[in-house]
Amino acid sequence: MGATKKKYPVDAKDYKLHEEVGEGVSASVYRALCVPLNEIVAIKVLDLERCNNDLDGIRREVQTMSLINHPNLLQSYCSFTSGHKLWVVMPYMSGGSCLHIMKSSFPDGFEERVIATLLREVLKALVYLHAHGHIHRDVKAGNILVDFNGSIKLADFGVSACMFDAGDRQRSRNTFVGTPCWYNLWLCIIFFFFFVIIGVILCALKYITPLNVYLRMAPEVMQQLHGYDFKADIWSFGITALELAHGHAPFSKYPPMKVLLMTLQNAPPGLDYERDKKFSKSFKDMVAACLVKDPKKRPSSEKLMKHPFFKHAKTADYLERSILDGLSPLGDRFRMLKAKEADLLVQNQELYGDKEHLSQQEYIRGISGWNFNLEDLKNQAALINEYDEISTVGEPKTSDLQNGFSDDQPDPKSQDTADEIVNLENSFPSIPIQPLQALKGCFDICEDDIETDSPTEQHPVQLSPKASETEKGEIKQLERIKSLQKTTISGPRKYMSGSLVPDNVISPKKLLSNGERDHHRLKIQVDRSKSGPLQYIQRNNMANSLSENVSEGAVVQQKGRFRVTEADLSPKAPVLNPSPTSGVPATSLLPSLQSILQHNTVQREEILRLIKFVDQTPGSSSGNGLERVETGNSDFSQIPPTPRERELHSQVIQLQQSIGSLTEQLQKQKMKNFQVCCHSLGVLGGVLGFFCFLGFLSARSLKQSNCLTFIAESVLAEIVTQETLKMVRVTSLE
Ligand SMILES: Nc1ncnc2c1ncn2[C@@H]1O[C@H](COP(=O)(O)OP(=O)(O)OP(=O)(O)O)[C@@H](O)[C@H]1O
Repeated sequence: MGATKKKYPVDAKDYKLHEEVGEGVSASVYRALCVPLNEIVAIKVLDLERCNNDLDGIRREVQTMSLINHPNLLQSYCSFTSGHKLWVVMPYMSGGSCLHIMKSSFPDGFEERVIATLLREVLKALVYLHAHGHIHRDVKAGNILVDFNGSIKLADFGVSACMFDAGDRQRSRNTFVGTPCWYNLWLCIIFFFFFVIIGVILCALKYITPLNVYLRMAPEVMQQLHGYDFKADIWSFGITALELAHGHAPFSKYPPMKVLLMTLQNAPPGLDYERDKKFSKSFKDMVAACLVKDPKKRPSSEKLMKHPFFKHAKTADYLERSILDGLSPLGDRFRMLKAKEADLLVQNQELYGDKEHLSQQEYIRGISGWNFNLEDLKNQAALINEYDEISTVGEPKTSDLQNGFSDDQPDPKSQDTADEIVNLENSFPSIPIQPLQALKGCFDICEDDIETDSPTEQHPVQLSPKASETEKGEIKQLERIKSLQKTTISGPRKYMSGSLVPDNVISPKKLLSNGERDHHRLKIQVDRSKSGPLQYIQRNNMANSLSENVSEGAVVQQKGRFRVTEADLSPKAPVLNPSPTSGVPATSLLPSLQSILQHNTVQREEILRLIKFVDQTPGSSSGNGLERVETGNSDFSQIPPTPRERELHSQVIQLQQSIGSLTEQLQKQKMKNFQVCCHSLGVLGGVLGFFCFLGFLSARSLKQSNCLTFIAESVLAEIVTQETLKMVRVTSLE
């Protein structure tokens, strides 16, 4: 009492913040020294920017908090703002919260007598609050603070709701601050009579049906709201009892929305007769009495106080001895717990992602979500589906479990892709690449070449009757490779980047003349300075030009924009020097060369399409190395456009047309605006002129009237003068 009469300064400069001793959703609590009073206090620093409520609302709540006067309620000494932070100065409770004590020393909860002692003190606070028309709405172990001497205070009164409550809960909460029941009653009576009068009038007018609905609903809804909110604290009280008994709130490992659903659907949680054998029957009964879903059936705080369970309660000394003994300073404990929680969070996030993080946060927040505000629950339940989808990521669905699947499984599409990758990986070792490796000495064979599929079925390798058994075997092997690759490798990949051509590779280019060789070398050097795809385009193109050079023949087929020559289809080898430069017989190279030539055909088509595309891109006309490729290959102007190109072209034309018409419209509109402007200016000018004329007239008339007055006055003066003279003359004659 004496402490509350002290004048606590309301300036941040008068307080020296020490270590952090607690953390809430949007507030941090510090141990601090009140310098002028030389007293240790606790300061709760609220970030108002993270708060839904307005500053006045919070201030009002904090003021209410400062007016409360009960030994079991944490009073605030004073509060003030510092920047965008609100500082609430309170007594320092060196034992910290029950949640902190449990986490550091009693992870499995307290023993029954401790719980009874703690809960009795909390219930005393609730009785006081309810009797004064207040509800706490945040009863939880984290808000039961213990002082050095074992005295208990219920904290976070009033302010907590603003930190994570919004909408209906906040509104309904505000309704009950002060003496809400009386306001509600009067409002109810006024509305009742208002509707009765309207009803009577409408009854007379035979409009009775719709109004009856409203007349029945309104009092019922009000009654329910009123009955509900007071009992919410009793529910939370029951949950806190379970929290203190087990070390954690029921369902604390689930995400908040799941808890809400479980609360609505499942039977209320309670002390298990089997698992919680160590607890007395009276404790179990007390918890069961609090955790009744129907708020009307829950006892009031006053009635609950008479429950036999609280007969087990002991004194503050008992608490000091049993739970505070050997505890390290609050700041150290808090730091350790925070570090532990952060570790746990990281671990959980690694394991389960954000879902567990949410659960953890909810657990840190405690059981403030435990209430039965129907509107609140309805609103939250409306979000459940959406939330559930997010929150159950990583958790197997029941149905999925039944089917042997979990949520983690990707959809069939991605599964296919995954299978493809697995198949691909598995297929690699099984591909005998020796034949192609054997070709490395003669050709630029990169990994992509190996991976590329070729139209084997369309152009089967024709074997000369003279081919030896080894050759046949090699060809068969090669075909096997191709068929394997076809089943495992998807299309686009094969057109991506390729490897660089090593200088020392003996390639067909080496079989060309010196001049040509130099030219090709130059090309290769240019190629190396470019990125993968382009390089590959050029490289393949080079190969194609080579094949064209060496196997130019009559066009037998026009495939889109590119021709298939006899040489492409011919089983004959390109003009090759059969000299054993590579040490491999030329006949064995033949089928391989054939297949390379064929897959180049497919690639060439793709390359030409890409070149065309690049060519159409603005700013890519010259100097990019593609010109050479283009000119070296074919005349693109003669290539008929693809349907897509035609479609794009027509779209461009349409767009150009619409731009033209829009420009025209804009011009017209501008013209119109100009005309309207002129018109309105004209009208305005006319009106102004008219008024000027009027003014002029009035001024003139004024002037005229002035003149007339002047004249009249002069005439009058003249007359008066004349008359006076006459009179003077008459008088002098007499
Ligand atoms: N006066 C105090 N003395 C010592 N510790 C305190 C005091 N007030 C609060 N704490 C500690 O700080 C923690 C957070 O405080 P508080 O509950 O008021 O913040 P909050 O933002 O409202 O948190 P929440 O909304 O999660 O309840 C408490 O759990 C408690 O451990």
